[in-house]
This record gives sequence, C-alpha cells and structure tokens, in this order.
Amino acid sequence: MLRSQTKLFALGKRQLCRSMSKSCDLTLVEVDDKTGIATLTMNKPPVNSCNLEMMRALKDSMKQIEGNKSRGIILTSSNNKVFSSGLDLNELRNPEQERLVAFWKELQEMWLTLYLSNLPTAAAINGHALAVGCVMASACEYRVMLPGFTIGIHATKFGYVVPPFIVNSYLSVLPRPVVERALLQGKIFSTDEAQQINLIDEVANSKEEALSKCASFIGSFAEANPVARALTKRQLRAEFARTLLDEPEAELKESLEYITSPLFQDSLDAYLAKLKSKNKK
Ligand SMILES: CCCCCC/C=C\CC(=O)SCCNC(=O)CCNC(=O)[C@H](O)C(C)(C)COP(=O)(O)OP(=O)(O)OC[C@H]1O[C@@H](n2cnc3c(N)ncnc32)[C@H](O)[C@@H]1OP(=O)(O)O
Repeated sequence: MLRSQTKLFALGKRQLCRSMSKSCDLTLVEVDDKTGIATLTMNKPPVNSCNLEMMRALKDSMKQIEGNKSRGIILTSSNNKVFSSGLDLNELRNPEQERLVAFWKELQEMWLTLYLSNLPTAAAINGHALAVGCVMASACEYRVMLPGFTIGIHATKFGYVVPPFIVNSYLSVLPRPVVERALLQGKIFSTDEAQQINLIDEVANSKEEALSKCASFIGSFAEANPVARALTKRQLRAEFARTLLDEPEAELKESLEYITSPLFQDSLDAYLAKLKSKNKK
C-alpha cells in the first residue's frame, strides 16, 4: 500500500490521527487545525534522496492531503541541512529493468501530482535542494529558502541529459535564457543568487519563519474560489505538463534507453565514486 510510509498528524490537537506504518516514515504530514494547511515533511535519512519508495510516499501523501480538504501544502525537510539531494543515484546504477520502469513512472507521477496539485503549494527550503530536489521546489507555486544553502539542477555536470519535463519545471519559474544557461552550465545557485534570479521568492532566517512565510502565501488565496483557482492553475500549467500527460510512455522509453546506455552508466560510476570518496578523506 502506498500509504504505508506516511504519518498523518493533527497539529492543533498535537495527536497522531493516523499512523500507517510501523516501519520507517519517509514522509510526515501535519495539518494545522487553525489554518487547514498541511506540512509535508520529507524524512528519508540521510539526505532525502528520492528512491522508488520515497517518491511513492510523496505522491501518496499529496493525494491524501488533497483528499483531506486541506487548504494548501508546504513541502519541507526533517533534515536541517538538506531539503533533498534529488534522485537516489543508486536506483540508476546498473538497474534491474522492472524496478527502473516503476521508479521512472513514479518520478513522472510524483512530479505531475505536485505540479498540477489543486491546492496552493509552497516549499520551505531548509537545506540544499539539488537536481530533483530543485525540481520539486520549482514545481511548487512559492519558494522560501534559508541562507547558506544551494539549489539547482547540475545534471549536465555528471552526464545527464535533462528530460523535457524537468526543463519545464525550471521554465515555469525562470525566463528561458536563464534556464538555458543554468542547465547547460549545470549551475548550482547560492540562496542569494537564487533570490536574485527569482528562482526563490523569499529568504527566511529559520525554518519556522520559512513555514510561516509559506503559510502567508497560501493564505493569500483565501478569497479565491478553490475550484476556479485549481482549474485556472491547471490551465496555466497544462502546456508544460503536456509531454507527461499525453505521452508518458514515450518519455519513459527515451529516459530508460539513456539511463541504461554505457555512456550514462560510466559517467554515473565516476560521479558516485567521487561522492563516496568525499567521505573517506
Ligand atoms: C535520463 C536521466 C536524467 C535525469 C536528469 C534529471 C536531473 C537530475 C536527476 C537527479 O536528481 S540525480 C541526483 C543528483 N544529486 C546529487 O548529485 C546530490 C549529491 N549529493 C550531495 O551533493 C551531497 O550529498 C549533499 C546533498 C550536498 C549533502 O551533503 P552532506 O555532506 O550532508 O552528505 P553526504 O555525506 O554527501 O551524503 C550522505 C550519504 O548520502 C549519499 N548520497 C548523497 N546524495 C545522494 C543521492 N542523490 N543518491 C544516492 N546517495 C546519495 C552520499 O554518497 C553519502 O553516502 P555514504 O558516503 O555515507 O555512503
């Protein structure tokens, strides 16, 4: 069951409403009784890398939140240094075909669920947001980041060709020339740089402040009719989601061919070795 890795709390009552797992809780959902805003916390140690189960838990939590008639979603991390380190690279290394298919489909579905959510969405970026970590933040409608961290899609630096829906995530936030340069350079932005180019909307000095700014953003839709808001959002975003809505299988096939190519696998080996060696020095 997808829900098995999600906990649902009611903050106002401070009590556990629903616990669906005795194993590791990859995501935590807290709903503020007063505001009706749900905080969705990524909770996969050590660095919130997105493996199959994590993306399933995220997608499932978002669907639960929508089903519970919350007023908005704030995405954040339980790790105060890392928002998300992106895709779990171990899922891409010498993958078993069936799992890789499930993994990539889950990435597509998780992104669509977040990008096209009926609810107002905001990211409280309380740590580094790299690659798909940045993609998730960009899929939200508003971003508040803490100082001293980094955000960006550096895929080209380690041999990834960026798929169109990930390009579109950036394009819905940044102007085309900025996207082109950032993606081709594999640019990682500091908090200050991200604010200068409007990749993030605000800087906050603590996680609490970031959550509060996100809640204010969500509160700004209080006067909007939720259905009209949701349908207008979908209309505005449909163009960028088109590839995945209309031809997910084609995107899947292309990505799978690339991921399993020797060119990609060799680059990944070298990148993973570099990442691991950092901790051995
Ligand atoms: C056709 C396919 C194309 C797809 C293109 C789409 C674009 C992007 C896809 C992705 O999202 S790929 C993921 C890219 N992410 C990264 O490169 C992040 C790498 N990680 C870091 O830079 C750092 O870990 C960090 C996030 C800044 C945190 O640093 P910190 O010092 O706190 O932690 P570490 O010691 O580095 O890491 C702890 C532990 O986790 C392992 N790890 C980190 N990130 C990943 C990851 N993304 N996947 C798997 N494992 C990861 C790291 O190696 C350490 O492991 P151990 O050494 O403890 O075994």
